Amino acid sequence: MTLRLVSAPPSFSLFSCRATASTALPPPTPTPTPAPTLISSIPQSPPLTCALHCPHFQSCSGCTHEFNLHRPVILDDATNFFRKHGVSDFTFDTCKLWGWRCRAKLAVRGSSTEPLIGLYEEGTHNVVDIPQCQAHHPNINAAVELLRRGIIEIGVEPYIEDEGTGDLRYVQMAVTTYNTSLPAAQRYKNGKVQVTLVWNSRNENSPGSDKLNALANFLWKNGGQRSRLHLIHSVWANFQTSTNNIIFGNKWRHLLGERDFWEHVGGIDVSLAPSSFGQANTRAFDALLRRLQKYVPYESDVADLYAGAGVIGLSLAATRKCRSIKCIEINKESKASFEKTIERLPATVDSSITWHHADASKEPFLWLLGSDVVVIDPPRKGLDASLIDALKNISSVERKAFSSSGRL
Ligand SMILES: C[S@@+](CC[C@H](N)C(=O)[O-])C[C@H]1O[C@@H](n2cnc3c(N)ncnc32)[C@H](O)[C@@H]1O
Repeated sequence: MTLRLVSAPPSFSLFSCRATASTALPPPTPTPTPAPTLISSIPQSPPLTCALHCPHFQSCSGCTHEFNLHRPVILDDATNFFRKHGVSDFTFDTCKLWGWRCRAKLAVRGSSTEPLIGLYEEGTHNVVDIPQCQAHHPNINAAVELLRRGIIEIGVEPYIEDEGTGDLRYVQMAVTTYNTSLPAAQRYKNGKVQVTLVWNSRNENSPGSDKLNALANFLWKNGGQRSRLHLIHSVWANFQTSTNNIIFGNKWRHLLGERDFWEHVGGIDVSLAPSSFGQANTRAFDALLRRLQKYVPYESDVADLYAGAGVIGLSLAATRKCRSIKCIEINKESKASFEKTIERLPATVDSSITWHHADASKEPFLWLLGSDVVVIDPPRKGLDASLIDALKNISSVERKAFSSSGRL
C-alpha cells in the first residue's frame, strides 16, 4: 500500500509513508528469527536472514521476495528517493511478515473433482493452488480448504475461461480481526472470514443457483457460527458473466451470516462491504494511519482522493479535529460503508464530512482548492496525469483564485 500525503499551499511539500510487508505464517521448523517491527532509514546491520519458507514461491506470482523480508532491497532506493525530496524521516515498518494478508481474491479453476484455488503463475493464466500460502491469514487458508471440500462434495464446476462456462470464477476472502468479546491478544488469530463467491450467472434466479445456495450452505454449516470450526463470518455472492478480466460484476447479494463487517483501524471502527476496497494488510494499515495522523495539523481541511470507504479521511476526522473532510471515490458501492462508519464515529467529531462519487482525475482543482492537506492513495496504476499536473500547479492556481476573489 502506498499512500501520499500532500500538505497543500502555501508550503507545498510531500510526505510518503509506506507500510509494506512481505509474506505469511512461519513454517513449523525452522522458526524464523523474529523481525524487528520498525526499521528506520538509518542503515543498520541486518539480523539473521528472514526467509519466506513458502512451498509455492517458485510457481505463485503473489510474492516477489523470498529472503530478507525484514529489509527488502527496494528499501535503500525508497530511502534515497525520499531523502532527495527532502523527506528525512521516512521509515519502514514491516509489521507482520507472515500471515499478514487479511484480504485475498483467488481464481477458481480446474475441475469439480480437482479444483485449483489460487493465483496465476507469473505471465500466464494458469492458476496455481496455494493451500500453504505464507502470506494469507491462516483462516483464509482454512476457508479455502473448506471451499475446496464444498466444491468437490456439491460438484460445483470451476470457471473455464476459454469457453466462458462453469459456475465459480473467483472467491474473495476478507478477514475481520475485530471481535471485542475476545481479549485483544487473541483477536487477530481468531479472525473470521467474509467469503464472496463470484458466480458465473446474471443473478440468483439464473440456472445453477441451486448449486450456489448449496455451496453457501455447506460453508455456513461447516464453518459458520454454530460449527466446530467457526471461521466463516458471512457468505456473499457476486454475479459476473462478462468475458473480460474484471473480477466482480455489479450485482452483490448477502446470503448468510452477519451482513455488516467491521474492522478497527486508525482509532475508529470501519465498516467494509465486500464491494468496497479494503486494505489487505490490516496491521500495517493501522500502523500507517497512526503515523499519518501525526503529519496532519489539527483543524485542517482535508481532501481524501481515491478514498474508497473513506477510512483514511474518517480516521483523520476522529483524531485531528479536522474542519472538513472531502472523500472522492469512483466506486459508488463504497458509499454505504462510508455512511455506516460515520454512524460509529465518536459523538465529539464535528467535522464537515462529505463523500463524492467522482473521478479524481477529472477537474482535480475542484477537490484540491481550499484543502490544507490532500491524501492520495491511488490504485496500483498510480496517479492520473491530470492530477499530477494539478498538484504541481496548485500553488499558482490558488494564488490566482485568491487574487481574483479580491482576497489578495
Ligand atoms: C488503493 S484504493 C484506496 C482506498 C482507500 N484510500 C482505503 O484506504 O481504503 C484506491 C481506490 O481508488 C478508487 N479509484 C480508482 N480510480 C479512481 C479515480 N479515477 N477517481 C477516484 N477514485 C478512484 C478505487 O475504487 C479504490 O477504492
